[in-house]
Amino acid sequence: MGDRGTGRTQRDSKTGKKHKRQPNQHPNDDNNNNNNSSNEDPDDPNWDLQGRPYRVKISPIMGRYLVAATDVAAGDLILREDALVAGPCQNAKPVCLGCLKPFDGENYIRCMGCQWPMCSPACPGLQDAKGLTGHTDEECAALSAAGPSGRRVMNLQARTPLYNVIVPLRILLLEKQDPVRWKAVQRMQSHDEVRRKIASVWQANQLGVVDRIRGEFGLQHFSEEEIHSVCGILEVNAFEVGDGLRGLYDRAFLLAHDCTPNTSHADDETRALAVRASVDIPKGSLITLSYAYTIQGTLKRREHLKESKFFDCCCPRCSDPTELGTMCSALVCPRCGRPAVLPVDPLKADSPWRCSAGLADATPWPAVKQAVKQAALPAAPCPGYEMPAAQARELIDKLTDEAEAIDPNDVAGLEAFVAKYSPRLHPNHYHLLGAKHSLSQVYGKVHGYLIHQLPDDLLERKLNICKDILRVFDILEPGVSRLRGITLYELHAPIMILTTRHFEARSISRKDLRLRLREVAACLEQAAHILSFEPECSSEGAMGRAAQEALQRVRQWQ
Ligand SMILES: C[S@@+](CC[C@H](N)C(=O)[O-])C[C@H]1O[C@@H](n2cnc3c(N)ncnc32)[C@H](O)[C@@H]1O
Repeated sequence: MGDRGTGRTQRDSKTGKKHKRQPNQHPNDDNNNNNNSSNEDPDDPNWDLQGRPYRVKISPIMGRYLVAATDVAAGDLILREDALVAGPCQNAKPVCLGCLKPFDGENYIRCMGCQWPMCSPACPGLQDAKGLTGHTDEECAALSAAGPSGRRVMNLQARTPLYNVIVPLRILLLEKQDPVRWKAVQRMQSHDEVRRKIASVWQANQLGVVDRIRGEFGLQHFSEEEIHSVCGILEVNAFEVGDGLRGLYDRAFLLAHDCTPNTSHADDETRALAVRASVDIPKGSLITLSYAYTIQGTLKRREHLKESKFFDCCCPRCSDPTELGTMCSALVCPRCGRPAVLPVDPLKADSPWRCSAGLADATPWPAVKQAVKQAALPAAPCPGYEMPAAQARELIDKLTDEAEAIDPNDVAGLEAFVAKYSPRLHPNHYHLLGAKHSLSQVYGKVHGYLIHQLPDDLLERKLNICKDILRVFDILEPGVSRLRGITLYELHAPIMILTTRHFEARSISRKDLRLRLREVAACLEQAAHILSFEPECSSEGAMGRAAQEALQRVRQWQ
């Protein structure tokens, strides 16, 4: 968020003069002025903002975005809303078009009209297509206009592009079914002009959605243009929800992106979405979420944002080669052996990478200066090492392919990856973080590594991994974030078991026991608090309850 970027200046493109950023101003928030409302969205009357903790503003770069209308505290609910429309993601496994749940074995029926598979005749999404996220009569008619198209869905366990049409069709049908929702969806950006020029994107939609709706289903009254636009609206604005689903939301789509977001969000079984502040958000500051995976390096995040959201991210994290001091893209220098090879200009994909000894003096970000100092990179400059952008990209792509090929439950495979690349990457490199993140969860959970069977050295390993990754998550997804909640829960278990074992073996004193139980309680307390915001029905919600119960037990022992 902008509060990391204070003090930077930026050239005004019209006057050529330099102006100082307002405190809490985002680098892309060109128009922001915390004290006036001149850049408030003229579309505002469409949104009832009375009593809401946010305002809608507008800037030439970001379009509309939300700012805090008041000081918002970490954990506070910013908005909660039902989906305007929801359905399967691209290339999803078949789901029931009524309740959107995957099929369980052979238990299914076919809709009498369109023949698409459904979970049962009593499916609530068939009886009452409330929220238009279920299978309505209009949808059934559209899917059977040129014959019952659902017959093509044969294997209920295999991913299929057939479901790619469902959400676009649901949106198109809104125009007649529910003009209010239709208007709400039409307020969203589709970036048609940009997308049209990207042949792969346009062509995939043409074949997978447009031709199917107009050709196979015979729904010629929907023009090619409007179907492409709906595809764009989905690509730019949809949230991934549930298990392999996507949904559009009337307000949440307005949240601007930041690679270190200040909110987290969760959806429940009804696909209602809740957005909460993950850290304190001062009045006037941008309210943000991340459209990209936060445990990814700048090169890949920016690439994803450009290719799927069609903008160049210039957030404080992207602008800083050290990624806020985390060094999570840094490579080991083959000349001086220090993990300090970073892109010279991370905002340019063709920037060379250079060994950054002495970077602490060069970086404009005070927080980064401090973090780099804490990382204690020796002051002596590297004799000089530079890597062309293409070589850095090649290495990152190779790492990505290797990391993606590992089964996230394969302890040996993950450890082999960490051992192979630790000599070449900074310990916080995002590929090592990703592998360690998986290890933090599978140690204690998978066959052969169940928590009470783990020997002390593997419990220590789990403990150290959790602490290592938490230090980075504290910077990249601070506060009330799911990533931190889960990791804190994972951390309590090895500390607890090691403490019990050591106390029983009389290798620690009562005083040490008390200290360690205090550490366990602190982890559980934070985990229970963070995960209490997760929906009850989710695995994270269950983990939150388990943390609360474990906390009570630890308090009794204390
Ligand atoms: C989900 S929409 C957000 C609402 C959008 N601003 C609007 O007015 O409809 C995503 C789009 O907003 C813009 N956007 C969001 N965050 C941005 C950022 N940090 N920098 C630049 N553009 C951003 C991009 O155009 C992106 O494709």
